[in-house]
Amino acid sequence: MTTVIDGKAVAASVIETVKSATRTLETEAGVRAGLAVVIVGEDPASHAYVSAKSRMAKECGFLSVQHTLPKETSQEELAALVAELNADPSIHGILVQLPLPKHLQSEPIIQSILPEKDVDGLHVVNAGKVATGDLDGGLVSCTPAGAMVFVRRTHGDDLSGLNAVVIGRSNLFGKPMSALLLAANATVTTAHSRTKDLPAVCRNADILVAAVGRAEMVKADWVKPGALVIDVGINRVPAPERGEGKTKLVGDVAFEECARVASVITPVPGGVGPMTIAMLMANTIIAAYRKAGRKPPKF
Ligand SMILES: NC(=O)C1=CN([C@@H]2O[C@H](COP(=O)(O)OP(=O)(O)OC[C@H]3O[C@@H](n4cnc5c(N)ncnc54)[C@H](OP(=O)(O)O)[C@@H]3O)[C@@H](O)[C@H]2O)C=CC1
Ligand SMILES: Nc1nc(=O)c2c([nH]1)NC[C@@H]1CN(c3ccc(C(=O)N[C@@H](CCC(=O)O)C(=O)O)cc3)C=[N+]21
Repeated sequence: MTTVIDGKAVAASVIETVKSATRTLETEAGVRAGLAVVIVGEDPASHAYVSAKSRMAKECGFLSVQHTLPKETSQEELAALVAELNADPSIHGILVQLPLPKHLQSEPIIQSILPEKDVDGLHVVNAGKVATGDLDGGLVSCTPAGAMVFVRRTHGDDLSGLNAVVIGRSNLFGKPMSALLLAANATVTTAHSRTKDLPAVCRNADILVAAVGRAEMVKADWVKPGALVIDVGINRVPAPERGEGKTKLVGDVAFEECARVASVITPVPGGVGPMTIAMLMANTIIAAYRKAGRKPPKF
């Protein structure tokens, strides 16, 4: 029988840990964790994610601040807001939702966030810590951190002898995911658009992670029988069966057919997505504990 991972349930258990850590920090240190989410422009999908993040931050008991800037915001205005949030002692985590509108450069903005407030784990200091195997000193990118929770629940902490294939090499996901799997002793292949014979590479994977952004690209004959398949992709596609003009979310994995071959698989929606938001809350409470000079909880 194939196990379909319930990402919402796993995320809920992470959120429970965050909530209780938030209460402890407030009663014992008088500190309320604070998260600032910045969004520029009107992209509806980005607004949906951002409101979900802000809502969850409130539910965790955080001070939750959302900054919605018009799409014509200048680089200088955005940089000034980040500088203000860096200096604000009530804010422990800063997230700038990506992608930014085309006229803005995201890299200088991300690198201007204080590493200790970079709850997205995108600052070079945090990315560098993950790359050098210092997993407890910095902040780990939320989506790979969430995907690793599923990996640990399936295989434990030590992936010795297991082959892992990550499709995608973005700084937000693919690179840190590969680094985390490597740190856990897996033998890791990072595949991308220039990879030769991707299906054959994937068939070698005991752990297959897809983060491409192409609807249902991974087919059943790419999956090694018994593999753990983690689907990170979020693709909105037409769903005429639900009515005219309707859409639905699908991942990068052709779920039904791959579920017949895999032993454990994550669905979309309800898999990695809810974990991303939960790990953002986890990173925020970790940042707040460190700022207060306390040992943060483990996730
Ligand atoms: N569930 C969640 O919480 C999150 C979901 N996502 C989703 O994950 C997906 C990936 O996100 P992200 O990493 O930011 O995306 P990027 O677009 O930055 O990266 C996509 C990667 O896929 C590779 N790729 C593209 N086409 C192919 C192909 N035909 N064969 C093999 N590899 C290919 C690219 O290769 P190359 O480098 O050569 O161009 C690139 O490395 C998206 O659907 C995104 O929405 C992302 C973050 C969080
Ligand atoms: N700076 C930055 N950090 C990010 O982490 C970041 C980002 N920018 N830009 C966009 C991507 C995408 N992303 C998702 C988060 C949650 C869901 C999520 O909760 N998905 C639900 C479904 C939501 C729905 O129904 O629309 C699910 O998969 O079950 C999806 C995608 C974070 N990203």
